[in-house]
Amino acid sequence: MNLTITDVRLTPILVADPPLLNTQGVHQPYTPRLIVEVVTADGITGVGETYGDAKYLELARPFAERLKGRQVSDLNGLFTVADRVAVDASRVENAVDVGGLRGVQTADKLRLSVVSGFEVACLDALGKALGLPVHALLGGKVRDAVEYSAYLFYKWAGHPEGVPAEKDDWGAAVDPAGVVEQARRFTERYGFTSFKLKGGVFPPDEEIAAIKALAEAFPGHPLRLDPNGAWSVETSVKVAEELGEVLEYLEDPALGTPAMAEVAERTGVPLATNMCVTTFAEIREAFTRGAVQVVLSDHHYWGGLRNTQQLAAVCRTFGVGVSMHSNTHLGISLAAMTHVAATVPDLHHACDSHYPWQSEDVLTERLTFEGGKVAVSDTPGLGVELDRARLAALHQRWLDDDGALRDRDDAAAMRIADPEWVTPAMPRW
Ligand SMILES: O=C([O-])C(=O)C[C@H](O)[C@@H](O)C(=O)[O-]
Ligand SMILES: [Mg+2]
Repeated sequence: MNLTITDVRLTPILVADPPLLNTQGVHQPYTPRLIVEVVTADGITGVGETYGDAKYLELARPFAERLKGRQVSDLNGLFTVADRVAVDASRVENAVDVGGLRGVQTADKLRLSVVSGFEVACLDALGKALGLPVHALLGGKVRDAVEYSAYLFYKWAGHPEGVPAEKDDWGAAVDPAGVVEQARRFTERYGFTSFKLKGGVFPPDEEIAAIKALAEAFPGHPLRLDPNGAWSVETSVKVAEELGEVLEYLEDPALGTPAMAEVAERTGVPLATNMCVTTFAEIREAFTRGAVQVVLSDHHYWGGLRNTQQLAAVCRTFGVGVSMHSNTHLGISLAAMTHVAATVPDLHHACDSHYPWQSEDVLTERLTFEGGKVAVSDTPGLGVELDRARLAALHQRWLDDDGALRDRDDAAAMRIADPEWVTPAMPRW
């Protein structure tokens, strides 16, 4: 068996995305992703997926060049290779990721976001070569299916008039009734039993009303609300008082560890985060101050599946829960998330996934949710197969774009509907 990497292919693509609202603005009609392929001397191809914006592409290219001749089994070596790839200082000047939706932006976090796509591709290739599923390479699954939650968004029925976009059949959701209707569709289509609402879009009272409407429509089901840090401590405390009884947890109500610690102390409502703890360096302060009770890992920016397992171990040590965050992603990443989640013993919360919002994929067969769960594949590697024609078509869309969509910009998308829109100063309420 020859595990030497002889070729690496990087394919940036644009995938359709519905008009989902968040505190920064609205999703653009197409969003970038990067598909990574590593090919071994034996002709085995492994696939991975990560963010596709320019700042990731410009690291992925020199990184890929350095992989040829290395072994797909040398996963630790990926981090050494990444350390040698220079990050342009201007990329980390603003110090926040995606307008602030994913916490700090550091050179290391950028590197890790690239490493993760390659790590998954190497694990896929290694698993195929050895005849083992990725979860076996990670130590073995402790469950046969991984539970996901319905990721509810306020949304418009369609992207603004005249903007080239794919249509979706979810309809609008801009009030409590619309949110409950969307939740019903999620349960009908996928069987989800827990619900997360992306908040920070409307004044808190409207979002409180939406959660109360969900609690009434789905009594006893786990509910979460995530305004991406859009509230002050006082507002967060007020929302926690109103919703404490029905929430499984409140996600990133306020920005930063000190504010989160104060909300946690004053309310006792469990707080989850994918914003104030997004790197290992942020763990110590957040955990010792009791600022978060659940860390939402994201293998893309934590540096891959094995780093996610390490994060889970640190969380376990501190008695902090762990679950998973999600941004727009395709089936390769859902498969990767499912493999690693299957190996984490104390996963007590359903994971987030944007996948139901993605009508397009690069796989021959989409992954499916049964009863809100994705079955853990025992097929060698990730258990997915690339559809080359789809990949080429979505890459062509990326090639045809004039650059406007190659970097995610939710505020720019909002300005098309509302020319006066500026990224809101935080806290917004
Ligand atoms: O849980 C979260 O904070 C997210 O998923 C952040 C994302 O960027 C989400 O807000 C989105 O895609 O609009
Ligand atoms: Mg969040």
